Amino acid sequence: MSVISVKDVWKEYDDRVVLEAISLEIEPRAFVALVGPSGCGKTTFLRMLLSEERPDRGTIAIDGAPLPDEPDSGRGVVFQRYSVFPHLTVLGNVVLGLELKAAPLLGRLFGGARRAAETEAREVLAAVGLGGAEAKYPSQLSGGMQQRLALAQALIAKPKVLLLDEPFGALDPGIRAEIHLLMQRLWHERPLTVVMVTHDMSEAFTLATRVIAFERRRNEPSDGGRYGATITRDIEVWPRRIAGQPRPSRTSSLPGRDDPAPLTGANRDDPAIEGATP
Ligand SMILES: Nc1ncnc2c1ncn2[C@@H]1O[C@H](COP(=O)(O)OP(=O)(O)OP(=O)(O)O)[C@@H](O)[C@H]1O
Repeated sequence: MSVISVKDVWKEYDDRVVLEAISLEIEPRAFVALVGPSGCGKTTFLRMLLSEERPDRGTIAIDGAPLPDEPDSGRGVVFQRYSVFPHLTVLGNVVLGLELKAAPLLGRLFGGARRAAETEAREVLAAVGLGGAEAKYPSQLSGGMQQRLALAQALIAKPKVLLLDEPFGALDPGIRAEIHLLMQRLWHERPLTVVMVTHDMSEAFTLATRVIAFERRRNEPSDGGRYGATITRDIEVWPRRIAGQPRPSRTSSLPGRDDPAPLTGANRDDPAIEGATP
């Protein structure tokens, strides 16, 4: 059964169709990259998966059940910036996630429960490469370290689905490559299904099992916002990546460098994704 099942979803803002007829099944442990031109509705789609927005039409289900009305711990999220709390230490930022889950009203844990939360938080911080930085404040961290902290914040709640909105978009290329390796490891080691929005085709094909392109089929000023973006390509990355089975690292799996990606579903009749071939 799909973890995420999207059926004929439409979204409008101010009588302008942003997304139309989006249907998508995401299998357990997939790593899906969403790509497409700026403003085509990728973040809006991700926010619907998070329950921060609702579709105007259509349905979204998680594990066969309708999406909860509010964001919950089953779905973690990392944005490009500003998701960490500047007044809390690194450890405090991660423990807070457990505190809010266990004590939503007070947002505080005490005694043994607090110590257990700190132990768990230290483990997650070590897993994202922030062991030793627990007492620092976010302003003392580099951009890459802040995004590692944002990942730790999301992972501490043990989400089944991890939603990433351009999480590495603001990082320098070297730091980005390092965090890509971390992201691959986290995906292999933890029971995560990942949906990541990115502008970067190379990032999409480096990390994902499947690359999905959103695009408006028509985009004329005279259309008056009657046409939204929809899924125009759905590419299974080849050679296939399987969660839990890392293969020897390679620099990239861009089509053209490896065997061509087999076409599936929506893209069967479409030409290859523009810009995907180096
Ligand atoms: N809350 C909102 N109210 C009104 N319009 C919105 C709202 N959120 C998004 N939009 C509009 O919906 C369209 C899609 O925005 P969205 O941020 O989802 O696109 P995107 O593909 O993620 O863009 P980018 O790649 O530039 O981040 C844009 O025209 C945006 O202005």
